[in-house]
Amino acid sequence: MLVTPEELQETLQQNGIAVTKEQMSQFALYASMLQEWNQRMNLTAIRETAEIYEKHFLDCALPAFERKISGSLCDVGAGAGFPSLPLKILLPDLRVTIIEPIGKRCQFLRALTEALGLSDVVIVNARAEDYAKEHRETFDFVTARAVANLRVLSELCIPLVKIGGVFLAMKGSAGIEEAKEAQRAIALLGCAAEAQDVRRLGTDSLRCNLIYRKEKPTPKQYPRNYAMIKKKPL
Ligand SMILES: C[S@@+](CC[C@H](N)C(=O)[O-])C[C@H]1O[C@@H](n2cnc3c(N)ncnc32)[C@H](O)[C@@H]1O
Repeated sequence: MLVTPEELQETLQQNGIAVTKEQMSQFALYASMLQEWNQRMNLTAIRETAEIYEKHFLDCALPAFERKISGSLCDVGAGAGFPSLPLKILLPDLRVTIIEPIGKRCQFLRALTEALGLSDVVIVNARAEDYAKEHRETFDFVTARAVANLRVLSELCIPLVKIGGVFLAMKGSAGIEEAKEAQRAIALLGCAAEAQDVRRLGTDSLRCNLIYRKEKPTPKQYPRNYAMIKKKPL
């Protein structure tokens, strides 16, 4: 299944996401800029328009089918803006921060957000582990798609999530297995599994979005830090 702009609009509307003509024009401009810039730099292996609508735009919108996404969202390793910028087009009030270490991709993202007229989008040319040193527990949502194995990804993303916030890892068919392997590491980082949204996108690709919620740390989870806090003289 490849998706036309009309099919994208229809699927979004069937899933409770209203889309205006203006938002559809933003998607059209996004697709054409992606294709144009992709001739000069390596942004994506997905080049055909119908594939871009299916594997980038529709795929990135899927998390919003299942839950309300609002407040601040940090997209770790967004590349050409996925999943955060399709979400931002659909949810204009979302405050987006993109962390992307490749300078040329940041150049594209800056040109794209300006052309789309998107406000409240901050693009940071850095690695997530460096950015996290100064921005711990800052965001309501932290997302990542196709960046790293879940274990590594958890270490990059979870420090950025607010207590009570959500870590959303967008995975393919390997997601369920990765979730089992990373379960303990994720718990040690303070997150509890909340849901696994599994969907078939098109005929062959299985999408598995893993959702974790960051909990208030307990003395049991952080015994060493807790002991230090308790011993600190007043
Ligand atoms: C395969 S691309 C995926 C891009 C996009 N998320 C998508 O789904 O199309 C992986 C991206 O992660 C970025 N990346 C790799 N390591 C990173 C790190 N430590 N912190 C932030 N981004 C990272 C890369 O620069 C690259 O743009």
